Amino acid sequence: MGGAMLEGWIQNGVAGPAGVVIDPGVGDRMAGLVREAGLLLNPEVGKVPAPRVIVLAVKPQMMDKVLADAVRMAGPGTLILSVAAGKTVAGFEAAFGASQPIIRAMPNTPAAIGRGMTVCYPNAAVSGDDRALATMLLRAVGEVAWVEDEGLMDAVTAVSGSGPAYVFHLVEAMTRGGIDAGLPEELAVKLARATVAGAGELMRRSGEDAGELRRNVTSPNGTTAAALDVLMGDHQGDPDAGPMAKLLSEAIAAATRRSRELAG
Ligand SMILES: NC(=O)C1=CN([C@@H]2O[C@H](COP(=O)(O)OP(=O)(O)OC[C@H]3O[C@@H](n4cnc5c(N)ncnc54)[C@H](OP(=O)(O)O)[C@@H]3O)[C@@H](O)[C@H]2O)C=CC1
Ligand SMILES: O=C(O)[C@@H]1CCC=N1
Repeated sequence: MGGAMLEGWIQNGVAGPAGVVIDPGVGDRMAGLVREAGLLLNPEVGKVPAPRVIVLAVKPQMMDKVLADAVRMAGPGTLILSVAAGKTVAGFEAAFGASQPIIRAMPNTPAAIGRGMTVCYPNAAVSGDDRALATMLLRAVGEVAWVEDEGLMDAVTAVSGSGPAYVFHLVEAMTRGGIDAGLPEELAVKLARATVAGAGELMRRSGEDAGELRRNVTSPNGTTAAALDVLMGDHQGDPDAGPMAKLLSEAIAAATRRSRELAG
């Protein structure tokens, strides 16, 4: 995820020569992008002057290992911006102290192309300037929303953080369905990808309600209605109640529970 955001920042010129990237296992492609943008890659932690912001983007299970270095690197005014699923502000305050400005954020991978969705929760030490800085960084890679209740972050993670995976799985499932209905695999993949991408773009550009867009496709007693009878059961008038909605609700509940567990 850190790589996706960094790519977005490099493309937008937000990450400049004052930036430092720490990733001991950095791949060749990312190392090339980082060097091209003039950022410093893997310097000795003790030699880095206290930065204005530290973005923590390691796996939740790795967080405790990197926190000692981050604490050493941070100055009193350094904003800590974590994107780790589950990791709570209280956990970061235990490491940095409660006077450190800390934002728990949840982005998603479309940030790599400037189309991310990030939700932020600030601790009490976050100033207006810190908020503006975080908003600037995250707006450079997509949309930003703020919540004042940290309890919402687990469900946020389950909907928009993990959400791109559900959409990619929809492509996989539609591909399988196309193959089962007799399409050659290559054509099934092409149709599923183009349909999901095109439908998403139509929804974004039109700004119309998803239900209205669905109804626009559904001719009375036609092919879409036959498919929606399977996905929505008898609930075409109640999109919350059909089999697909129930399955996704269960999936999102599972992801929400896992986010809570990852707090550690
Ligand atoms: N993937 C997603 O869609 C999203 C992920 N997140 C959060 O982002 C975080 C990263 O997840 P994800 O991107 O999936 O995982 P990745 O494993 O892809 O990214 C973690 C990165 O941290 C690097 N790393 C490992 N050890 C260190 C270290 N000691 N110092 C610095 N960097 C290190 C890893 O390198 P190496 O690969 O060599 O180990 C890797 O590049 C998680 O906390 C996750 O919850 C949040 C929103 C969405
Ligand atoms: O799967 C995960 O745990 C991370 C958080 C949200 C998306 N990926």
